[in-house]
Amino acid sequence: MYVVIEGIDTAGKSTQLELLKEKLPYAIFTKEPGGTPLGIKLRTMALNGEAKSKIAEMFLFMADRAEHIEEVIKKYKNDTIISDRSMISGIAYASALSIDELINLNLIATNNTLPSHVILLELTPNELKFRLSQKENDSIELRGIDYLINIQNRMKETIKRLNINHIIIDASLKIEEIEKKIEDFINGE
Ligand SMILES: Nc1ncnc2c1ncn2[C@@H]1O[C@H](COP(=O)(O)OP(=O)(O)O)[C@@H](O)[C@H]1O
Ligand SMILES: Cc1cn([C@H]2C[C@H](O)[C@@H](COP(=O)(O)OP(=O)(O)O)O2)c(=O)[nH]c1=O
Repeated sequence: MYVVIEGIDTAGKSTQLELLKEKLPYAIFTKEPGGTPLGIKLRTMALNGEAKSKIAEMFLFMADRAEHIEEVIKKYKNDTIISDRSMISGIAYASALSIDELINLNLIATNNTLPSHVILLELTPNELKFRLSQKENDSIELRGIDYLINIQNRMKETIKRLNINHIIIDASLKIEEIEKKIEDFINGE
């Protein structure tokens, strides 16, 4: 089972992952970017905003993804893998290209490996604004509310086009309510 938790910055992914770690101690927890030794270096480059070219930035994330698929997802394919982000973020954040072009590129990076379960935590613009105001923001988060809401729409569109098994959860629900929905989804209920 290859489960991914998706959502724009501050949607609540880390919060839910911490709860899942307690509940599923046998599962493999991983993330993009930065789930492998090479990925840790690529993550620093990508998040520091070192690339001037948007396309170069996209390829940094895509190199991270290719390594992650090979070194983590395929290696542990018989286990329960739970990943913080996936190609869905890759496609949604790389907004310089069309979703169709990005799907093709990402299927090369992932060797056609798709998640079996996608959990998308969805924020309203107001809740996003509040949560961003509560933290120190990195170079991507500094791009603002409209930018991130557009990315969230692209995430929903990408999930639709890839036709993957998914659940969209209102990220403003109580932490425990979200936790229960995720648990039921993973258990196939
Ligand atoms: N369901 C929720 N309701 C209210 N606040 C939440 C909820 N889930 C997470 N938060 C808060 O929102 C902020 C961002 O959450 P986090 O889990 O770090 O998001 P992400 O990993 O998606 O960036 C944190 O301050 C966290 O405590
Ligand atoms: C996977 C991926 C993430 N991103 C962005 C989304 C996030 O802003 C950032 C990854 O950060 P993340 O690890 O989710 O953030 P944090 O450490 O702040 O919780 O990179 C892309 O732009 N493209 C991608 O392909």
